[in-house]
Amino acid sequence: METAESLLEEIVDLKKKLTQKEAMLRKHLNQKYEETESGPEKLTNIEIDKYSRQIIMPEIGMKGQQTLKKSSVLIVGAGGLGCPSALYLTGAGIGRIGIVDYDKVKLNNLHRQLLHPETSAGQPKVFSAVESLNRLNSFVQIIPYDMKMDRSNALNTVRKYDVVIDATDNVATRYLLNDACVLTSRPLVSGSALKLEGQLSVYNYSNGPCYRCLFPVPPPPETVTNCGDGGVLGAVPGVIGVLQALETVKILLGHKGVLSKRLLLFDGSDCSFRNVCLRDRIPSCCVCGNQPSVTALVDYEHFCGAMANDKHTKIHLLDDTDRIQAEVYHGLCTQPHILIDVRSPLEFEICHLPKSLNVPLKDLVLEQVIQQLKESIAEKCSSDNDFPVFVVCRRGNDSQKGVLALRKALHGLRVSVRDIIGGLHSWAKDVDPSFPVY
Ligand SMILES: Nc1ncnc2c1ncn2[C@@H]1O[C@H](COP(=O)(O)OP(=O)(O)OP(=O)(O)O)[C@@H](O)[C@H]1O
Repeated sequence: METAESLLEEIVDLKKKLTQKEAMLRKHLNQKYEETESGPEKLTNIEIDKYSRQIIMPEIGMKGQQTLKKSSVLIVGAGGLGCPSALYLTGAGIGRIGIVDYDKVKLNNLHRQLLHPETSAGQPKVFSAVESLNRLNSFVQIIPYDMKMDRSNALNTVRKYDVVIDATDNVATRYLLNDACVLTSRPLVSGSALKLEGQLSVYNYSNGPCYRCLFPVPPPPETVTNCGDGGVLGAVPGVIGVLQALETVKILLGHKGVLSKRLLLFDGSDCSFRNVCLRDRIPSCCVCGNQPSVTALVDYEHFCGAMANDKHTKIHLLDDTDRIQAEVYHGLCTQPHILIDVRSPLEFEICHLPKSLNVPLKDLVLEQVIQQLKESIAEKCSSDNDFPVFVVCRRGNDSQKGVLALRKALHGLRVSVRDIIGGLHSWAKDVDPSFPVY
């Protein structure tokens, strides 16, 4: 009888053989391609067959397909928007596609970042993307850039491509890519998606505005939300990412009707699309205007105050003495205390620590809530010592804000308010590995 181990070995062996066959097929295709190739944009018979359903469209034709083959696109971000963009641009036969990302594939990316299979979890996103895209179309050259796009590398990278797609999730990179595109005269196809809504526009194209013409000043950090905090339904960035690919193809082919000077708003809740007219390029714009003051890339994280908003960045509002490690809380949690979880009720429903009270951060200013808390403290407090109140959140940022709000609200009471460093993530890492992480 076959054991599970021998079956597994067989699967590994089959996989190896498949990979070898795939490599042989790829070589064969490329040989054919080289044999029939006589100019950089000349299409082989295989390519003609492959792209025939778009070649027969009058809007594309042989000439258009050859133009796509000669073209290059840089996709910054291999996440929710970058994956669908890359899929359709690779399918369309763009000659060269660069993909920039510095992150690794996480399990909670997989519901929407469909270039990455489960087996890629933990791998750099760009390599996982290249592997999937190579499988899709061996005629397209996919170039990975496993790096964070910043002021030191943006200009040199952007210069190598005809069009840039912003598929990232933070304001600092939006300004960086905008300025890099203006300084190198590249169109920027910019998208965003959150929850059930998405947006799309093309900047710096055909005398249209750049991102800075519309948003000269970055939004306050606390008003910006990303998918990790606000959530997103996978198909929504799918819609926007595919439209980014469509706009890119239209730009490369010089079509009319490119989404410049307009902003597309998509609302997945009622499946509505709205086009909003945007202002023209502003002659006084500091980067694309007639007398620009920004002539080189700057420090965008500083400019946007974005560090505090970056989901990977830990904020430091409290001294370490005002905070405790998850393990220390574990040792203390059998003693009388109150633990306040300041996340939203929806997040609280995903997971929470035993006996924690859910009071969302924004509610810590409500008189009724504070009154109830004071009553609970009075009920539980039986000694003269300061009564311990602990605050927890997902990663240990909001809990610090919670501590500050509570100290103000409970001023005059004998309480000691501290938070758990690293929040529930640290609890899962240091105390209970079976605790869910999201
Ligand atoms: N400056 C940058 N350089 C390179 N890649 C970037 C940069 N800024 C953001 N990205 C990448 O853009 C992608 C955006 O993807 P997405 O909006 O789906 O979010 P995510 O970070 O993958 O997931 P989540 O927000 O749910 O944790 C991410 O893979 C991120 O690493």
